[in-house]
Amino acid sequence: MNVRRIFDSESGIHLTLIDPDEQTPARAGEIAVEAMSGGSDGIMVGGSTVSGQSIVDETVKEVKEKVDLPVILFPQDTSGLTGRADAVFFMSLLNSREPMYITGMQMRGAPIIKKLGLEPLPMAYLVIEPGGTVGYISDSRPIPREKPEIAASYALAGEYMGMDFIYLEAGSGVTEHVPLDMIGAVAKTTNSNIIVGGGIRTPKQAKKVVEAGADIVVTGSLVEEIDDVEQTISKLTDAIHK
Ligand SMILES: CC(C)=CCC/C(C)=C/CC/C(C)=C/CC/C(C)=C/COP(=O)(O)OP(=O)(O)O
Ligand SMILES: O=P(O)(O)OC[C@@H](O)CO
Ligand SMILES: [Mg+2]
Repeated sequence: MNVRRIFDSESGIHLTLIDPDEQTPARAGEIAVEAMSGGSDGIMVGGSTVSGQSIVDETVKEVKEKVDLPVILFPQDTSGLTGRADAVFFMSLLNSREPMYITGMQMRGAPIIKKLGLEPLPMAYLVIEPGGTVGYISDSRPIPREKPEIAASYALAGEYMGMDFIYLEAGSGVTEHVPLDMIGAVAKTTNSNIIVGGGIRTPKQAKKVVEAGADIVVTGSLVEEIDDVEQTISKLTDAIHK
């Protein structure tokens, strides 16, 4: 499976983020099945505070057994890696103050990723205000919401460094997603694929985020909070699929 090719050829993509710490691997498998029926294009697995490699491994195993969607790891460190997935967001958190999140984890993770045979998807990860748990944990300096030009400059820097994906992250579960004018400024500036996540919960929000210029929309918390995953994801993907 060549994950990058799928993303390059489509727009209005939806990814469902599963946090391995939030449910059992069996439930994660069920969520993946419903997300696929609801039209989600892929499953991301990761969390900013994952409690060990085995839970990641078991979660991905369960998901891969149940669905035929690309599974992309979203690792907080090397314990978020397992060869059972298809690909990994090989990310550098460009606005972190902690070198470990800019190049350190990448140095440690690269040989493991090679050995596991995972497809690396080079990504600039940018934390936008408020930034949530991930902003705190990664010691980021979240980009001010009213400064779209700073996000655009970081995105272009990421593109020039060879990153095919730019992830604008407001933080998991926040009340306000990344501002639309910031997404627009980034879209105007970079040719890389733009991923937007954090605080997106309604079809209307997802649609506006895509109209503003996002190529890929991520929702995570949503599936942790509801029972009718299929119906909820289905409304969301209907709103963004072209
Ligand atoms: C390349 C390798 C091996 C690692 C990259 C390491 C980096 C740069 C990590 C960035 C910072 C970080 C802690 C990312 C974790 C992934 C993430 C943001 C998950 C979001 O998880 P949620 O589960 O939605 O959030 P909560 O933890 O708040 O529930
Ligand atoms: O949990 P939500 O708010 O959907 O955020 C998803 C993702 O951007 C978090 O890394
Ligand atoms: Mg979580």
